[in-house]
Amino acid sequence: MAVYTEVPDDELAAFVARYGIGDLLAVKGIAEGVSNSNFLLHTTQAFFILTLYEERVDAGDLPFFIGLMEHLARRGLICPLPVKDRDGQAVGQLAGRPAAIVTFLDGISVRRPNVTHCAEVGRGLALLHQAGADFGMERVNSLAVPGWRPLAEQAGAAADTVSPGLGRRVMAEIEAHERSWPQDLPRGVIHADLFPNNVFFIKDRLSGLIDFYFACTDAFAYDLAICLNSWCFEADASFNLTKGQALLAGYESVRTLTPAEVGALPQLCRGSALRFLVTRLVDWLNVPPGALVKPLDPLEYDRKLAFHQRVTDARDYGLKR
Ligand SMILES: Nc1ncnc2c1ncn2[C@@H]1O[C@H](COP(=O)(O)OP(=O)(O)OP(=O)(O)O)[C@@H](O)[C@H]1O
Ligand SMILES: N[C@@H](CCO)C(=O)O
Repeated sequence: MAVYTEVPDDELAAFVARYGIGDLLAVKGIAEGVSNSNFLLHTTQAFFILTLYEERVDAGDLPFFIGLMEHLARRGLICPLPVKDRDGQAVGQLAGRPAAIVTFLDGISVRRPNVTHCAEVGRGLALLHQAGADFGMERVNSLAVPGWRPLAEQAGAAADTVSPGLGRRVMAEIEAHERSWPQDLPRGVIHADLFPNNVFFIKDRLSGLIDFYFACTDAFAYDLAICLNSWCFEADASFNLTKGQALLAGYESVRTLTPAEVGALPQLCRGSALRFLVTRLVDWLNVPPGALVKPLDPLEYDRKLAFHQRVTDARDYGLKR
């Protein structure tokens, strides 16, 4: 589920009335997602998404996220556009939480991406990197290398209840990256969570990107590594080279990787697998009692990490040079 906060009907009606988006006809809680509470609003004008930002999202970051979606939409990227209320504000308060209404995007996300989807998302990611180039704001990536050790420490000895030796494996990996993480790669706005559930398609063509709530300023190639992890592995944890080739070629059809980025790709893939391993591990070990949310499997990323540890060359991901 992802409806953590229930909204009383009268509060919702008063909130929606501030936005001049017509009268509310229907509202439905959205089950997908794990971070925020999302509702589908149907008004006399159109469909919209109402998001109540839960504890995970720092309210201080909302101007970055909202400003970024507005900027990317202005640059022609298809992403949710925040709606302004009658005072010109995109973020208000509802049921005690910061809340915003954004436009509804057509399309559906795919559970099992095919090669065409991978090519499309590679291209879409590069377009996002280009479109973000002149966005004036910056946000530090709180889940970059310095953020991994505190998460691993939070998991502590309990990591080994998930898989024997996991705590030691994670710590060794963190130490390796702390010593040698590549610096000075081309950077800018990255999505940082462009998993298949955050990309919409209509008939195999990418139709929109959502969920910008991990977006930050970091290396472009790190974002690409996140996509290789989340789009190009099969259910049995084998890497699908054809999908990797398609994703990388799709990316490079818009933006060519520099030699430094190509050289760093294996380590960036390892690091991004570790990032999702540690965040999933902490969530797995801390499911709030009675919560209806199903934690994501940390070991999926332990298996992906094991693959990356054997890789030495970006060609192993399908790069053709
Ligand atoms: N602008 C939009 N247009 C159409 N559907 C949307 C839109 N935004 C969100 N959704 C729907 O709501 C679901 C949850 O949204 P989202 O992924 O942003 O939630 P979240 O809790 O922040 O997710 P995550 O688990 O990835 O952190 C999506 O899977 C999608 O079905
Ligand atoms: N994409 C993340 C969830 C948070 O968006 C994961 O799969 O671990």
